[in-house]
Amino acid sequence: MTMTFYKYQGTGNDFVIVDNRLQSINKKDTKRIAAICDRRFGIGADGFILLENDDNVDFKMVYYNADGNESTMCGNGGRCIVAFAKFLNIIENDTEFVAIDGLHKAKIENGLVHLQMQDVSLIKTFDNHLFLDTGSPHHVQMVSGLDTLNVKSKGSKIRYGAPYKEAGSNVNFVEEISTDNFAVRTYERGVEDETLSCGTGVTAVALAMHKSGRTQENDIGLQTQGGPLNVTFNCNDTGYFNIWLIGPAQQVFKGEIEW
Ligand SMILES: N[C@H](CCC[C@H](N)C(=O)O)C(=O)O
Repeated sequence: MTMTFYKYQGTGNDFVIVDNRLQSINKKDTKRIAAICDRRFGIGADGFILLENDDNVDFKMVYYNADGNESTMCGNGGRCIVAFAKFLNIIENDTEFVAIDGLHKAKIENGLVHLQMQDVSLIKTFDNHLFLDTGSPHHVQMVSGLDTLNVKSKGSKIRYGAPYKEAGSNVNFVEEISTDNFAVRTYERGVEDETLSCGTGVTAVALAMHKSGRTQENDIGLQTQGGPLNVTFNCNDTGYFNIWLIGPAQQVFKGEIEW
């Protein structure tokens, strides 16, 4: 079967996206999904995303990591699927869709995609890191010398080590630029490498910086290898809410491949 796909990237986090409203894709074929994401033998991507119909909202997002396994929420992928839904004329500039972690509002404004993330009530603080789930699990750790850090080596040790082990966590290394601006490099679970940015990751970093008192701001700039992202939020004594991940999402090319 010939499958039409669209290659998208959001600040360098890249995805193969397929319109699966006719349910033509065999979602159990994880080997095939991994092969499509392979950077040498396939199209190459950090993740594989299906857009599907939903009875209650504009569409459903199904996300797979590059290892072929269905995974938890992808923030950059969420921004890209909103751009894809507009390209398909499923939506105008405002939408509500469903993903594995629930409902998400989104809007396209001034060429940027604004994606609302789930509320976060629990942020665990440890001696040298914080842990929180922003739709995907994230370990957040301050470092110095971020530019020269071996993210893959250091990140995989944390991702596979205790307490995360096989289930794992994504790992974000952070350096403060100013009180409302942070540089972030992320090791992504399921890609098992550094990605150029991670949407749920920079969201976790913004909230962790506020929780740990490194910022009092609620509109945070995150500088990633793939470009700038913004996270805005409100908070009260029950936690963080009205959380928005804001950044660009581009279609790079369209193609066909035998599925
Ligand atoms: N690798 C992540 C999912 C994708 C997250 C990332 N691509 C994002 O933009 O949030 C995990 O398995 O938890």
